[in-house]
Amino acid sequence: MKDAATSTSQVNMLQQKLYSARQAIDEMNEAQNEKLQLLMQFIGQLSLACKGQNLELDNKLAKLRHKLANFSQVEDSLADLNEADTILKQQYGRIMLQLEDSRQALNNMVGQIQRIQSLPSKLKLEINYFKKELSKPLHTYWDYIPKVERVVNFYDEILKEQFNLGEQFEILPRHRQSAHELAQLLSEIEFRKEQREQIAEIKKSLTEEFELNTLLDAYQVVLGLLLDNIAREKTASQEFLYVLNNALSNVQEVVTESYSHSIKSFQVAKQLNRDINGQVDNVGEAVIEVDNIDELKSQITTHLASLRKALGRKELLENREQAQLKQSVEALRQELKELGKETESYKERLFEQQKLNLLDSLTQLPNRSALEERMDIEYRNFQRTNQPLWVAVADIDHFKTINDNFGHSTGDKTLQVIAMALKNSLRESEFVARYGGEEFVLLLPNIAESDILPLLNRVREKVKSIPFKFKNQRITVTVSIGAAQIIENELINETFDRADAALYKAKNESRDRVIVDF
Ligand SMILES: Nc1nc2c(ncn2[C@@H]2O[C@H](COP(=O)(O)OP(=O)(O)OP(=O)(O)O)[C@@H](O)[C@H]2O)c(=O)[nH]1
Repeated sequence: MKDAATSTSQVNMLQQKLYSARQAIDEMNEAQNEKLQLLMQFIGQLSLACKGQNLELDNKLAKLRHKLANFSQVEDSLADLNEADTILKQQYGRIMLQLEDSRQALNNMVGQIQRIQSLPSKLKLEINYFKKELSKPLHTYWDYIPKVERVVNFYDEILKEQFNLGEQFEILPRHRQSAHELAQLLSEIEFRKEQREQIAEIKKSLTEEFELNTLLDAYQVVLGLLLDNIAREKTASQEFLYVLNNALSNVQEVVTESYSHSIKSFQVAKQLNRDINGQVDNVGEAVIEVDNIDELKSQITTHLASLRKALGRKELLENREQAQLKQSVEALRQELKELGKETESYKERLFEQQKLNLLDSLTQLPNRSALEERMDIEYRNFQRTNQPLWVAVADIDHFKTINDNFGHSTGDKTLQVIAMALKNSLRESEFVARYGGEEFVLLLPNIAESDILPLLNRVREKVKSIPFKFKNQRITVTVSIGAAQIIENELINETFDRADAALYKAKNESRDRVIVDF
């Protein structure tokens, strides 16, 4: 009796221990699952953040996510995680190289801007400061884009500045007054017969709308004609010399006016103004001090000759300035045009890249990103029309042995041939993508429940009938397929998971078969 009581208590104790051990195992499993879930979430977010940057990385992460769902512990995924880590590091290195190239290109552009001579000093300072900043390495594209914007702004400011410079040669009320006075003077002076037609033309040009150049030219021509007259001793009167003195003051005023605005040739213009002022003063003094008319004539002739020379130099300078202005505006336009062209080709490359980003480079089938886009479209269609929509996942059986026995490149060719066979066995409205590795996903809209199994079996048979011959050996390659139809209130990813689970069953049962999750 006592023995029986002892045994019962021992059994109770053992039961207690067993219960505690089970609880501990459950807790451990739960903790393990939480870790896996966390890792899956993390890989999911990482795939989204990196999507489209590197095809190999996209595929690796997709595969990893898929595999994690089937792993029972985190440790199983370590090898794949290491591979993804290596690709991520390589991608980082590539981005850094690209950024360094872009930084150098910006640096060159800034160097070109700095060579433009007429930069206002404020802009020069800003550009110097910017160039210093640009000497530091860039870490992300977000560092790069504002810098490009800044360079474009510099070009913009320079263009504005150049146009403003052009506007400084505007006709002011003062110039109109001078033109009026000169026209008046011309009426008072008696010119030689053969000069009169030219004088009439000048007078006419001074009463119409004119440019500053017209006024300066008029002064120059009139001075030339007068000088000629003095040389011929025809109109050498005291009165005439006073008039001439007035005319020269006007020239002085206009020349000073037009040059005080020019930033580029400020120094040269100052010197020129000094020359011209000096000449005018000399003529004034000559008129007042010299009594002997012959000596006066000869002095005026000399002074006017040097004045003419100064005016000639002024004209040369002006032409050179305008040519330089035109040249730098032209250079800037060219730069902007190049920038425009560059942007256009960048857009094209981006477009091509986007297209490439949606294609798997090995099989030329749509890749995982394209699949996600198409899944969204088909899902929306389904919500709108409620027409049947099937998701099927096909996986090549024992593909690893093909790689192991015949080499990786044979494996690649096999993938290409099977990809083509899958594509060719579908209709236009149906879709197949390479999901990653040796796995393909099919989206099949508008297929009745009774038709899906025969359809997928035809696909399976089609692959099986491909006459592969490796190293003179006839090989049959098969696929296993799992499929599911989207049901009401289900997300398409959930349908995908059911199809994937059906594939898992097909693999476990015998491979080379189709299982539909009805
Ligand atoms: N040649 C080649 N092999 C690849 C590519 N992507 C993945 N693989 C290989 O595909 C093989 C997949 O192996 P597993 O996932 O073990 O599957 P399996 O050998 O097909 O076996 P089951 O699916 O279980 O029938 C691995 O050996 C990968 O290296 C690829 O682009 N080219």
